[in-house]
Amino acid sequence: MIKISPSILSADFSKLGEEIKNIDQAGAEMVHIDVMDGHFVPNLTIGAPVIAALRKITTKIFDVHLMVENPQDYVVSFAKAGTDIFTFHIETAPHVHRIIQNIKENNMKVGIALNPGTPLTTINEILDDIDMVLLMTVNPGFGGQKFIPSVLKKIKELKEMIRARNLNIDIQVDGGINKVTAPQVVAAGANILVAGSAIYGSDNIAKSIEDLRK
Ligand SMILES: O=C(CO)[C@H](O)[C@H](O)COP(=O)(O)O
Repeated sequence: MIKISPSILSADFSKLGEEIKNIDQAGAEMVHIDVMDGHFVPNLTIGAPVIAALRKITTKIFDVHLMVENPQDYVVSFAKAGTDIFTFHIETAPHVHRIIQNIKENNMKVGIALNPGTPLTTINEILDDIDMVLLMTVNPGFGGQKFIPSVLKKIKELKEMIRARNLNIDIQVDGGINKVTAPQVVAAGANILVAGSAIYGSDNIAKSIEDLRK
């Protein structure tokens, strides 16, 4: 089954609570929360206090994507704030196995994100220990960018790695996902679609979510 995780990066931040209720009622399975530190990516967004406030609004899965240096420093505070899936970038984590253990000890699911230029070999040794791989289909930092088609081959290769090892791991994609690119990433093997502009830029949020799911 395809799951939709709307990225609130494209929501109207002046009414964030309302924007989250909208995607909740429209049938999204998750809420994708982009955390940026101005170092790993050239943009700043939100942190644990905002996530804790939003946690009161919905029971949907909080799918939190940390585009930050030193992600290990945020495990405990993000768990307390109500994070369900803690996704960090492999490019930021020399002690990746230690962070994975720490995330699990704090009762969150583990996601690992890869930039478009980062090869799958970087996660070969820890694939058995994680719940989700996030393949970025744009360079992280901003919403509204153009989908990078060369990632389709990487999605297929990851799907094959997972199948060959008989693992149960979600493949999430993020960046430039819309009605045109969604069928391509799903055909390649992705099962969780993150979308910001395609959902929040639409006049009919429920329809845009269903269009992506189809
Ligand atoms: O992680 C992100 C950017 O780093 C965003 O989630 C992503 O770009 C979604 O926005 P859009 O669907 O508009 O491309």
